[in-house]
Amino acid sequence: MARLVSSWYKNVKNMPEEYIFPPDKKPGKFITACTENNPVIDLASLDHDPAATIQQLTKACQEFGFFQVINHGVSEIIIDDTSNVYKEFFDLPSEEKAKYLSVDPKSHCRLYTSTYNYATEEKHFWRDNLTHSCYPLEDCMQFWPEKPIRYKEIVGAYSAEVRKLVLKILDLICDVLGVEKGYFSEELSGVNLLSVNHYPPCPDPTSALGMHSHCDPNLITILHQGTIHGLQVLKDGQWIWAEPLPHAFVVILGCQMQIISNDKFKSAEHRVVTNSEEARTSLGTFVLPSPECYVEIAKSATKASNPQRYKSYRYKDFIGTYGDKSGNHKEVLSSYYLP
Ligand SMILES: O=C(O)CCC(=O)C(=O)O
Ligand SMILES: [Fe+2]
Repeated sequence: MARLVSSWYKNVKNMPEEYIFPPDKKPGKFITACTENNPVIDLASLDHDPAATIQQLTKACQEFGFFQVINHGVSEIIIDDTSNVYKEFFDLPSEEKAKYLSVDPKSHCRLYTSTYNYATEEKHFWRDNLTHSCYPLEDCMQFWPEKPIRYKEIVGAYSAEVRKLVLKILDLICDVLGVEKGYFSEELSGVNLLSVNHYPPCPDPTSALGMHSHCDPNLITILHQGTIHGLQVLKDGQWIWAEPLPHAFVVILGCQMQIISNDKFKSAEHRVVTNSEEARTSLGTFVLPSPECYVEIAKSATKASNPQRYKSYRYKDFIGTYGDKSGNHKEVLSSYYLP
């Protein structure tokens, strides 16, 4: 099993060759990205100007494929406590973290470095990841790490609050899409995974990547990224920063949202760059359909001038295709296009 970057990075001064990406993939000077205004949705404004908020959200879903939310109702104390628990987790001695090492995507709690394909991939990503289910809590908490000792209490509280936010955001998207509220709240969002990425300081951020350019295969991702730059989104052919806003959540539309909306919305293509100063830890809640869930385009998203573009499928088949095509989202989406 490959060793976690968080366990050895302090002992290296120069970039190991296996982390140096070729010129066409490495961030190089684009490490600085562009500071284009990010769409920021103030959920408090829903009370006094819902129409304007829905309009902002519509533009964000159509043009950016992501947005940030503020005044979202998740307690800042719980967010800070959770971030601290994960800092402590990745600082635990290697022997403690070794208990959770696994590259089996079926394992209930898996800690790994780079990707599940570490053994066969040409280059590695400068990240460690811990993933486990976070909904329903009573079914999954037994599989969570035992250390730090506050883990279950804090991460449990965080997961419960984020699930409420997930449902709130999905219901707002229902308004944008013209479907009834609750459309996404059962099987289409039946699985929630907490996926925590930890990117230790990196000796050469221009050569390395925390994560390659990708679209999330799921429905939506609700990400807390803290205060350190790292996440970039491709907008009109340019990398822009998802600006770290204190205590905000970044909401990334996944491939399922693009398909269900019949391409009205776009799924944001994004990547993560590293920095040499500080470790960055992002808390991602991946919201995805249950494996057997049948995914189809919302009726409200089709009309005579814009007929149904994709075939319907079971989510588990989509994920199989995503894996077979190594996450190349353009190829994956086009394999579901109707002729
Ligand atoms: O760490 C981040 O900011 C984003 C991570 C991400 O894109 C992912 O886990 O799919
Ligand atoms: Fe992602």
